[in-house]
Amino acid sequence: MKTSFSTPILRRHWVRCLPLQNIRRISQAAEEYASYSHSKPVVTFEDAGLRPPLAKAIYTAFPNVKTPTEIQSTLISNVMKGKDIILQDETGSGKSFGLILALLNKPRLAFGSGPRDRKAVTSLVLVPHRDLAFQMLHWIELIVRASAGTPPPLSSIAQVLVREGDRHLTEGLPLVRTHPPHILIATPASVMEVLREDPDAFRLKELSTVALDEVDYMIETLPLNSSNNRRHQQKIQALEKHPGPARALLAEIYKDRAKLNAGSREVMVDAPSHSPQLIMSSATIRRQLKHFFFSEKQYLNREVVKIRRAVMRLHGQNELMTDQLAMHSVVSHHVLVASDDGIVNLPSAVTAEDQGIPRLSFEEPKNVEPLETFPTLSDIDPAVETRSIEFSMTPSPLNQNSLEAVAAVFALDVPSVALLVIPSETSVHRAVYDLREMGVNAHGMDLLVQDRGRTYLLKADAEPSKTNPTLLVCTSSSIRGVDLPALTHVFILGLETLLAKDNWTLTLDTYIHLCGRVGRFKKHGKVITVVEKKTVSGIEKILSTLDITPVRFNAFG
Ligand SMILES: Nc1ncnc2c1ncn2[C@@H]1O[C@H](COP(=O)(O)OP(=O)(O)OP(=O)(O)O)[C@@H](O)[C@H]1O
Repeated sequence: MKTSFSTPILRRHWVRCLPLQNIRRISQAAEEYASYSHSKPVVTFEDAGLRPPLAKAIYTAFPNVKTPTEIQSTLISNVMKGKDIILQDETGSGKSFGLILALLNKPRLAFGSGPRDRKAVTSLVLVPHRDLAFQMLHWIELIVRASAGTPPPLSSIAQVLVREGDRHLTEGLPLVRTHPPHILIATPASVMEVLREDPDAFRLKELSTVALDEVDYMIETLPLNSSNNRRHQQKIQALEKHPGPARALLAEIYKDRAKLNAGSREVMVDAPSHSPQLIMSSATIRRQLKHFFFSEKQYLNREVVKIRRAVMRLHGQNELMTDQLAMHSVVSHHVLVASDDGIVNLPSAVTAEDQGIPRLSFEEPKNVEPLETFPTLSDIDPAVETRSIEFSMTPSPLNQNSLEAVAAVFALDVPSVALLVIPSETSVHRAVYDLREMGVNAHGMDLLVQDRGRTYLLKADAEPSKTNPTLLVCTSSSIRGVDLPALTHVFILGLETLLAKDNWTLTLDTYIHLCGRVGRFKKHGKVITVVEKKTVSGIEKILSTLDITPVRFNAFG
């Protein structure tokens, strides 16, 4: 039965070489710095170009989403035109959400005609880690469920391909192969692994769109201003030798396009055929990344559409400039120094009143849920008991003074959900165990992989129970891009490992993205960095570069 949600089907008769005009069409749009000047003001998603049934389902699924932002409407119209796009806006401004809506709106690809037609994956969305993949799937699930008529199965619209605990990646493969989804959300490593095992799992060349969300996190690039330095040269060689899965995947998908862009299109009559629309998105897209896409690899040319707003203009260590819009004014930054002597504020911190910051007030949670809707730790991970015994017998590698500072602020200040970010190489299980021993209701981010956890944490219109606030623990490598609507506080531990010595912009970008988990869509938030005495200068340098004045926590000296 045809439902009002089902995507229209674009039939493509597969030919090895499309005519040259089609090749041109792929990258034809004149370079367009989004001016947002629409002939008719965009007030609805329908005006922006979404099909009415899809727009209706969005309004039903997300009551807080009423109109598209300017960025989103520009994105949607350019996605529909098939243009390559660079999308850059501050964290929490709706880039990933807008991207998913635009891709849902694309016509579904099918090859051949009649009963023998074969559906194909229309869009491949590449994300840096599984939690972001599940978040996107959750958004799509809500929209599909809210669609009129009999909603199509979620798996026909979207599937996720990521590593998930002990489950072997190829377990999800038969479904991708026999019932390709409209949108496949995956990490680059998973795609590479799956295609190594089964090159026909899905056909990269048939994709209509490849979107890289948090692109700068997936593609490592080096600063451009130290190219003569010997160490830098060694790093370039190392990157060429071990390019990482995202680079390797792009090389596979876009090898023909790179040749095409490098040569003259006019003379390449036998030019290779199709290459998917390429979209990349992040709050922090540096010059070095653009250099990679344009000059080094020739994946993009000057015809790409750049959609940008409120972007940090950081061009390298010597020419740092900040754009005050890039760090949210609705976020206050706090630094606590934890040691055996106790917990104190950074000496340079000012009071909120001195800084002219209005007292941050967090809305009372609506729709308080019964506690039992929250999965318990052992529901999620049956190994928790065994690990607890092991942890109780071994000293913790984590700095207990810092954890105690987190526990104290959590108890004093957090209304419902806070996030604790620990360094990538640190055990989340251990941190959860230590915090629970301190009486904190701590959970690992594994919650997002569970249906119940997702429903609970990713709700846009309801906030989890205030009676038992939750501290989610994750590492800095698994939090990029994640949107937790009820989140009010971000704690950062282990800053010294974030201070990339010879890549200062990387340090700043990491801090910007961690802070960007709060202050989303103009909601208030606090970032509390807990440091040891030896790291005080590191956080001071980050804050002064970003033109941020730290604010005192009145409870501490
Ligand atoms: N048009 C809209 N109206 C209201 N809320 C919106 C709209 N678009 C997105 N949102 C909400 O804004 C939040 C942030 O969205 P999203 O994760 O897409 O931001 P982002 O720009 O990708 O952030 P990051 O750079 O951190 O990845 C989500 O909770 C989403 O529901």
